[in-house]
Amino acid sequence: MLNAPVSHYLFTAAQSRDIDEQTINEIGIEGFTLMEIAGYSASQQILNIYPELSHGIYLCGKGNNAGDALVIARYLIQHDINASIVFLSGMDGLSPDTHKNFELLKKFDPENKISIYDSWDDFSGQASFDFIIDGMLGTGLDSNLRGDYQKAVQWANQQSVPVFSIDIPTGLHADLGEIMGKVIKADHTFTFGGRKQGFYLQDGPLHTGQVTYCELPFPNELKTSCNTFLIDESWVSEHQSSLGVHKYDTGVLYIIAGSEGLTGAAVMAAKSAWAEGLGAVFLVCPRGLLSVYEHNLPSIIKKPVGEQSDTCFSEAHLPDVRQIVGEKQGAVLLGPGLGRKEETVRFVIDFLSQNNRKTVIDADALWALAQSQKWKEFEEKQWILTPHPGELARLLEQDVKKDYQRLNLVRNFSAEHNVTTLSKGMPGIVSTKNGDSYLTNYDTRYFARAGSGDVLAGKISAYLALDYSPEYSCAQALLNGKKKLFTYLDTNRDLPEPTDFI
Ligand SMILES: NC(=O)C1=CN([C@@H]2O[C@H](COP(=O)(O)OP(=O)(O)OC[C@H]3O[C@@H](n4cnc5c(N)ncnc54)[C@H](O)[C@@H]3O)[C@@H](O)[C@H]2O)[C@H](O)CC1
Ligand SMILES: [K+]
Repeated sequence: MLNAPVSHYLFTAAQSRDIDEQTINEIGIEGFTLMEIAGYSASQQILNIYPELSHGIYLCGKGNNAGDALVIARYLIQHDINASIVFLSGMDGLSPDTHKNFELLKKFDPENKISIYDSWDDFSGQASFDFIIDGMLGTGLDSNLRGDYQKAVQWANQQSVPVFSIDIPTGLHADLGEIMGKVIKADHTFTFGGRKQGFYLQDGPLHTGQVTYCELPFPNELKTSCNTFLIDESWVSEHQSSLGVHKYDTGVLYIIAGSEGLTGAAVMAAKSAWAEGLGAVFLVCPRGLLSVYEHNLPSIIKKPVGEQSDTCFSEAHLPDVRQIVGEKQGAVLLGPGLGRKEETVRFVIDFLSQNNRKTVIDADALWALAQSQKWKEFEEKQWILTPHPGELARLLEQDVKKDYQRLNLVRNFSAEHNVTTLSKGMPGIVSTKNGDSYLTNYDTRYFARAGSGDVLAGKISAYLALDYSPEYSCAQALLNGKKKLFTYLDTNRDLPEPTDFI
């Protein structure tokens, strides 16, 4: 199981507002108190990251997002950091807590460290400042940015000082990650009570800068509606490979892969799985390809099926393949380089119709699934499907253009068909049978490339063979790929080869 800490829960705007409201109305912690904690914790983060600041521009709307910004200003002026406060919607309609904080702030300013502007026009690009606080809009954004908000965003994005967004970069849709007319490009986003899912979808990753989660006193019981989580290395701990007594105790994997012209895919997947320290990896292959594997895969046990003339899988191989896979407890990887011949498609579907093994279904096996609806009726499905964008579109029988749409479709698909799905893309999305989804914070489209996908499938199935849960197996394989990708990019300018991921 994967148990994300609350710091990695991803909320929609509606969920955030609900939790806010329930904490205020049912638990009895006042909104003013929440605002104080939010603003205080962001102010301390800012002082830590940039200890030398001297003058900030505070771009404020009229909602509670602006109130958070005013609390920050109050703490920072105590550190001799001046403030220019620009109210884009004027000072009259401020929300009650924001108004209260505005009054408080003025009392903290006997030395006139604060300048106040009651409209965008009133503020004429200040003399000198060294940071910008974006307190214009948070979860209250309800449409494309209006009027002066657009101008302020455009101006802020042209300044060469750090921009700190309060809760959400103004103009970013908290659920969809889409740009609402214009959006702040933040260097840091301090997000309160929970990360917002839009940070990791569509345009989100390019606009949040570094995201810092700031805790608010929301009871965890109020967060149980959350079903989207961020995968990262801070909490998905690397698996410990415990070497068993007998080699077959430490994970057995059967790989059913390869066809003439596509043996490389089988080789990559097998090497990748073997590198994770499994007890045994068996490569089931058409007999005509055996010599290729004898040459390339010395550590892997080959299990040829069929005749010397066979170079792809067909129904004729089913009895032998079933018998081989039935010999020892283990997982199955089905797909890399199988090819798309009709007899191979039939082989895949028939194999899956009577297969009770935990199985990763990748590449050409996904092609086979998309050719036939039969699999939807199969009862025993301990499957992980690993589609890249093209494969996903074929499985769903529709084009998927937006990340938010992809998140929902993959979530529903996985629940409806009782499978785990890893949808490659930016972000990678892992959805489980019970409707939970996990997003990566890095681009996994690289794994859609030939070769890299085979390596990823090898890793996922290796972890599955080591008896980890399907979602953990996917998350760990993705993080493993991320680590290797970033290590590689640290020292190289070009993109890594698939072998660099093994
Ligand atoms: N409620 C709490 O106790 C806490 C809230 N926190 C912070 O508050 C914001 C959410 O505040 P809210 O007042 O609901 O909304 P906003 O400040 O985002 O703004 C609403 C305000 O803006 C107008 N508006 C909406 N869309 C647009 C637009 N496209 N263009 C211009 N103006 C727009 C709308 O009419 C409203 O008047 C949350 O994000 C937190 O930052 C704290 O975290 C503490 C607890
Ligand atoms: K904001």
